[in-house]
Amino acid sequence: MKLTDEAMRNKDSIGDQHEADCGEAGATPPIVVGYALTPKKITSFMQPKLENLARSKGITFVAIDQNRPLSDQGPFDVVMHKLRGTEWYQALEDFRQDHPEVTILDPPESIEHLRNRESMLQDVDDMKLSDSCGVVGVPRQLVVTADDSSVFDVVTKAGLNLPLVAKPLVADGSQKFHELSLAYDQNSLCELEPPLVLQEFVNHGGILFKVYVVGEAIKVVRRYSLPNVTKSELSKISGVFRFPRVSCAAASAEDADLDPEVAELPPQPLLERLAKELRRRLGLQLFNLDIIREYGTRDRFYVIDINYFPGYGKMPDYELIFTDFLLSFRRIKHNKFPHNIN
Ligand SMILES: O=P(O)(O)O[C@@H]1[C@@H](OP(=O)(O)O)[C@H](OP(=O)(O)O)[C@H](O)[C@H](OP(=O)(O)O)[C@H]1OP(=O)(O)O
Ligand SMILES: Nc1ncnc2c1ncn2[C@@H]1O[C@H](COP(=O)(O)OP(=O)(O)O)[C@@H](O)[C@H]1O
Ligand SMILES: [Mg+2]
Ligand SMILES: [Mg+2]
Repeated sequence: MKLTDEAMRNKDSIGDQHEADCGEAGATPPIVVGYALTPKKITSFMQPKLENLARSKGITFVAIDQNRPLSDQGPFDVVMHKLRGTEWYQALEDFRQDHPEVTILDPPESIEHLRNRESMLQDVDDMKLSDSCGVVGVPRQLVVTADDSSVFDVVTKAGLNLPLVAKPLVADGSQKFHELSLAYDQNSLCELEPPLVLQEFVNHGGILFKVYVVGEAIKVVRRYSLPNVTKSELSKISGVFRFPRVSCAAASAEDADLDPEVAELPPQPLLERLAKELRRRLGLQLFNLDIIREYGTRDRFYVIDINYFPGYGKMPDYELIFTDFLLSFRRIKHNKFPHNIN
């Protein structure tokens, strides 16, 4: 590894700080995590409870300055990021080539895969996960582009059942990506602005499970979601209705008095298999899944959304889970001969 003079000076000062914090020179080598996040993400993620616990465990967080070469900063053991753009991705790629020993969470091309609501769910669909604990799939959906002359025809041909959730196809970093609509009849579909995904609405009793993945760890919380649409409502209502962000953090349903059949969490072994396989297929360590259970069933689940580096600050015990996760990179780094215990 090549270290510039500036990075060498940083390395010494981080080591000194860790010795001062831990009181034992060289007892546990510090681990330095560079982060490149939006101001909003820094506020929600870099909470004092995370920084304090991290410090006590020998983890130092360093804010990355996007305007300076990455190799002049750090040196880092891990780089965590949720920023987009050609320049940033190029800077990361150059850094990765110069410093293959640094873990980058996560590779840009894998993150980009989640920007598109079609490719986002492809791996879940391909997986065809089904075992004694349950079945996991994705709702039937199709992509409508500006080239499609008639949305009506496309939907009719595909035989999708109403109502349909209309979702903007590609994330552009704006709030528009989260402006979703519910379409009750086919004739109104022309009011929608492509490109978008039209996805069958699945009744799920108004509760959604947010499954946070941090490496091998998973954590599930309940959030409120859209209520069931009955057959009689469907026959009476027509039109396309925009709906607000129904399942945001403020919509926590953790303490609510819910129908136990709706509230029961998906089986842990099923979630573990799903998360493990998705980590492998997506090539990602940091994401969450929005999962719903089909109303009236015990074991039919649908993944409707996958988010890269979501709002972890709202995940219970996130500081413990994250520090353990980051420490696992230290173990890998310093345990060069894991099988040679003698
Ligand atoms: O705004 P936050 O902190 O609630 O986090 C958003 C997430 O909310 P959640 O953690 O699920 O409640 C949010 O999740 P949902 O899409 O609402 O399921 C996204 O992950 C969002 O990122 P992006 O705008 O899609 O890049 C996340 O936004 P960023 O903070 O990454 O911009
Ligand atoms: N296929 C679906 N069936 C039922 N409800 C859905 C479906 N898709 C989305 N929803 C509802 O819409 C909300 C937002 O959809 P989602 O795909 O998670 O978009 P976002 O990326 O904006 O969070 C979900 O939290 C859920 O309440
Ligand atoms: Mg979502
Ligand atoms: Mg999302």
